[in-house]
Amino acid sequence: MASPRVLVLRSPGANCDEETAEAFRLAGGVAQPVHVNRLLESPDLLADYQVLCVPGGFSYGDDIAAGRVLGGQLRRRLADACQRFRDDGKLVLGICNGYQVLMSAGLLDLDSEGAEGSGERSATLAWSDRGRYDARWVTLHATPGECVFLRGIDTIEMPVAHAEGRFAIRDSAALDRLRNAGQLVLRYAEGDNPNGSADDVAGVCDRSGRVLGLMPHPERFIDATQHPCWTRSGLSGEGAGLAIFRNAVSFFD
Ligand SMILES: NC(=O)CC[C@H](N)C(=O)O
Repeated sequence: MASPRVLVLRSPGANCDEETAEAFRLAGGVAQPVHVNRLLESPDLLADYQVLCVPGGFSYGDDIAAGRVLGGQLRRRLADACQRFRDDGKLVLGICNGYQVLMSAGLLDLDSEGAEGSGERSATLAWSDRGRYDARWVTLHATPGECVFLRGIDTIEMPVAHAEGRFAIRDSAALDRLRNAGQLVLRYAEGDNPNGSADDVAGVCDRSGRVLGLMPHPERFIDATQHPCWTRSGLSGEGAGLAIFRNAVSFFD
């Protein structure tokens, strides 16, 4: 198949759209930043793409809560287009603020037990238990299962940069349910949990494995020189984060 087309969703306050589009391009995709207002005018535009990516930043100024306003637009005004996109077997990626957006939009299959489709979620992304914005590199472990984006990845380093990224879950039964469904696909390494996330969860996928939300920023590690220890560690060439974009692109081979 020809290179997949990637819609990188812009919105007021998004600030990682160009870097994310560039990461998809380096991975072989045809990536275009598209403002959410264009999609609201013409929801059918989404059908022209194979990947929807919601990038990091501060959409709508993190007003109410991070990701809440843009997530509400996806849930209320673009629901049919998003549903068709998922039903067509396409891919959705949310990075940091994008993860917050996917969570708010209800695109990650995190509904409470017996409440499917009600919008009553068993999990959310809350303020860091440090009570502040933190930017640093972390080590992560992946258990990809069905998750397309994390195929072949075991341990990976990436930077995090957020305030509202603490994975909070209703209770241990809900956590077990997500774990058993194979949705808890990315975890902070022991002792490297930057925000107090339950069960060290750094990223979650939906039950199909084609929708992923993650707090760390893979687009900030597409070249070895972005790593803070690249000289001491002798790193060269591409950064490990590029694998996530390559996995998305090669899904359509
Ligand atoms: N880097 C980002 O995407 C920022 C995430 C979000 N606005 C927060 O601080 O929680």
